[in-house]
Amino acid sequence: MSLPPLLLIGCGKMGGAMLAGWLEKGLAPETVVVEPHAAGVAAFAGRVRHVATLADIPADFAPAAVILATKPQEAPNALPALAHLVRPETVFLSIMAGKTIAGMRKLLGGEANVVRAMPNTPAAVRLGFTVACPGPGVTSAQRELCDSLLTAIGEAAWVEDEALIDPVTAVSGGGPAYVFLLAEVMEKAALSQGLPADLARRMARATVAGSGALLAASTEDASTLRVNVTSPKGTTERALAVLMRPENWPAIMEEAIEAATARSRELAR
Ligand SMILES: NC(=O)C1=CN([C@@H]2O[C@H](COP(=O)(O)OP(=O)(O)OC[C@H]3O[C@@H](n4cnc5c(N)ncnc54)[C@H](OP(=O)(O)O)[C@@H]3O)[C@@H](O)[C@H]2O)C=CC1
Ligand SMILES: O=C(O)[C@@H]1CCC=N1
Repeated sequence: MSLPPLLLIGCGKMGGAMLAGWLEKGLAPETVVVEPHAAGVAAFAGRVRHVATLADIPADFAPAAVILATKPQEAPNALPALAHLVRPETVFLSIMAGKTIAGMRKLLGGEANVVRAMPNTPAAVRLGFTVACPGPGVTSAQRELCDSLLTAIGEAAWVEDEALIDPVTAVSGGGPAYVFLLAEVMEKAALSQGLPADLARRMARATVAGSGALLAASTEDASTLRVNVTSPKGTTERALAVLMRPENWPAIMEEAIEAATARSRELAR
């Protein structure tokens, strides 16, 4: 597969992870990356064109897709500066949390074809999960192009109801952070039980990574994999009796996801 020239706005943690995946698939070298920090694009030197500001985008550049990967708070500054790129042949693929298709079309100044998507950082190892929603006017070819871009960094799913992107943001967008937090707190608990620091760190990392790999490789439900660890009257049963108390993990995860969904809705403004 080879990908057409793109315009990537923002090459930070998420933009950089996506760009690495696209380059692996064979990205047109005419691709332009707008990123104020040279360090963010250093790894891609010579493989894409780098400019520091939106004003430096070559005037005659007509990318097939513009990827909006700045922070949501930057949208009111950045999008109006991209209005000259709005044309039926160009699709705008946004990964900005909270920013709605209608809001982005307004900032872009009209009839922009916008896809709103929410990836996650496992994209850095091509194991991302993205959910995307097409806006008005997006053609099937543009949807296919966006799908190629998103499947280059992992799995992709599409929804027609844009409102679903807010809970998606809370679950799979931010989800890797919750899993990394699990590794952090397991490491801390291991230290509390007297395990040496280097062993505690290795155990926590390997246990989270190994469990993720097993989940990915297995056709079993997560609950079955959990039960497989839980010997009757054994040690795991004791731990899960604490974690699975309704007011513990089940309630805490509900509350956390609800808070993140609400924040995604707030960011629309
Ligand atoms: N990180 C994640 O896990 C995920 C993030 N997202 C979304 O992706 C977007 C980017 O997040 P993330 O990569 O974490 O953020 P980063 O801050 O790492 O990356 C954004 C980059 O864009 C730069 N930038 C700021 N203004 C402009 C501009 N006008 N033109 C071009 N570049 C600009 C930023 O510079 P400076 O720092 O100086 O502002 C920064 O280097 C956000 O909207 C976020 O909601 C979506 C899914 C997951
Ligand atoms: O925290 C955030 O707002 C972004 C969106 C999902 C992951 N990171």
